Amino acid sequence: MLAAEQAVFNTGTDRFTLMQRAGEAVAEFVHAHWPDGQIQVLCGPGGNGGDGFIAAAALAKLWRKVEVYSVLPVSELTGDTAKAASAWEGPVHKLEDALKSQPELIVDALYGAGLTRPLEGAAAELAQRGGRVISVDVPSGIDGYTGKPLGPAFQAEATLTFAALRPAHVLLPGSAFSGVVMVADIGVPVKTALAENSPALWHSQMPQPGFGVHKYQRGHLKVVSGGPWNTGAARLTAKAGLRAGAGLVTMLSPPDAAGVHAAHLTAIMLAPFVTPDDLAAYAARSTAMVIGPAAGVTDATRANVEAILKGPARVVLDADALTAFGEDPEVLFKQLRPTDILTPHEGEFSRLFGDLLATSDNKVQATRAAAAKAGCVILLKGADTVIAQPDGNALVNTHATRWLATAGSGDVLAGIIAGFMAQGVDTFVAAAIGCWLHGEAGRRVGAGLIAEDIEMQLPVILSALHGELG
Ligand SMILES: NC(=O)C1=CN([C@@H]2O[C@H](COP(=O)(O)OP(=O)(O)OC[C@H]3O[C@@H](n4cnc5c(N)ncnc54)[C@H](OP(=O)(O)O)[C@@H]3O)[C@@H](O)[C@H]2O)[C@@H](O)CC1
Ligand SMILES: Nc1ncnc2c1ncn2[C@@H]1O[C@H](COP(=O)(O)OP(=O)(O)O)[C@@H](O)[C@H]1O
Ligand SMILES: [K+]
Repeated sequence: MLAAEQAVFNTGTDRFTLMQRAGEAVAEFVHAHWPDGQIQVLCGPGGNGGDGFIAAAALAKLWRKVEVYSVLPVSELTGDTAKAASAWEGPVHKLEDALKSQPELIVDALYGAGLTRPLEGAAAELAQRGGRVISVDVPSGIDGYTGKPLGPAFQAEATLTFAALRPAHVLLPGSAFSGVVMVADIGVPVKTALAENSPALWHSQMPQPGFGVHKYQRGHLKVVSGGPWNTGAARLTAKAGLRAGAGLVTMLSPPDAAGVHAAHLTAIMLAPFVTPDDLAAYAARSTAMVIGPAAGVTDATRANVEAILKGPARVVLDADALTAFGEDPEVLFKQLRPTDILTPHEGEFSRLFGDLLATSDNKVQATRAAAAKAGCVILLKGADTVIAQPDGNALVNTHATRWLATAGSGDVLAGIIAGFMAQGVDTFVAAAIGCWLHGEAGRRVGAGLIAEDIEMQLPVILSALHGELG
């Protein structure tokens, strides 16, 4: 972002011009979505406040009833903010006076990218007052880079930011404080690599089986099962992969677990494996594989992973397949390809990447660094899930529900992703599709959800996404 802004400044566009565009965009946004009511514009001492003064002036031109409250007296404002304040012709009240009335709408232009410490005094009280708040750039009180509140913070109904999303708009808890986020184009061309997951990003890349398609053209997914006492997780994965559209799914089972699977599986095929070489042979004839759900944290799992990674199939490594390399993650990283994916939760992530999450500025940076280190796609699960590629391309999925925090839910996610990979979808895209579908399914079920319910929701969601396909 900073580099992009510098590039614009290098073309001769000054910062005040960008501030004017930003402030005018705020006014347009507010007026279009909240066409009635009296507005309090709260202005800070820096660039965010400058946007606020410009917005106030533009709203007044639209005959809106506007009152302006400022952290600093106008005489103490400097630079572009002082210039912006001169665009506002009405009175400028002290910030604390804003507490004396409850307006119909509040424009929070106190602090944005420059927030360095917790809100105090009137700003902190205003943050806690409630009301309908539209925040400029970032809700004041939230660190735009980490998404964390530094102290009291405004709870916005909507946030208008400029040029590109900031981490705070997509990472929790910042995304929850931001409300609906809109990005205004102010002429800063950002080659953004951060996005919020939504069907608009990948709808056109969903596999569309042609009229005369046969099952072998829809990919063959193979899922590695744990032993006889640990078969359920792999079944959740396999069923989800089949629902996601893989043409065939085979459960690869140790012989002593085959009877348990046989009693449960119908559309899913069953085949035995004993040695890593057996798995390598299966991998040679499949388009995608999953290993990890209840596979066991053992040397055998390590050897099985290594055998599979030698073959052409793209691989989803989850759960025990990750933990099995906890003592020597570099061994795993050396064998991963950019088309493979690791799907850790935070515990598994720390087993492979140590304190990377704790020492990174935010979860997006941590996941990006992990992807670069491992050399493959990483999906870091949680209430906000981050998906990143080794080149830094990343997105955040908040389309989920707390009811997904239940045993086996991650196994289902691995299966959905693998189901799309089996159909030839790019790994990063498959992860984005899988994560969104998983979240949507969870939202549709809601309270009482168990992992088995997730795949049952997929036909109706997929049919809606495919629309006209009969
Ligand atoms: N860059 C661009 O091209 C564009 C940027 N734009 C806009 O500019 C915004 C960034 O502007 P900015 O950098 O001036 O920071 P901003 O958030 O206004 O705050 C800085 C001031 O606040 C102060 N301060 C900080 N925390 C505080 C606290 N808790 N309590 C009290 N004071 C506190 C801090 O003081 P200091 O910490 O230095 O003592 C400093 O005086 C950005 O979010 C966007 O809205 C648009 O115009 C489009 C083009
Ligand atoms: N509070 C939450 N809000 C939204 N999604 C959640 C929440 N907690 C967990 N999830 C999602 O549920 C899944 C849980 O996966 P995981 O922890 O691997 O479970 P399991 O190991 O039991 O399969 C992940 O996709 C995660 O993102
Ligand atoms: K703000």
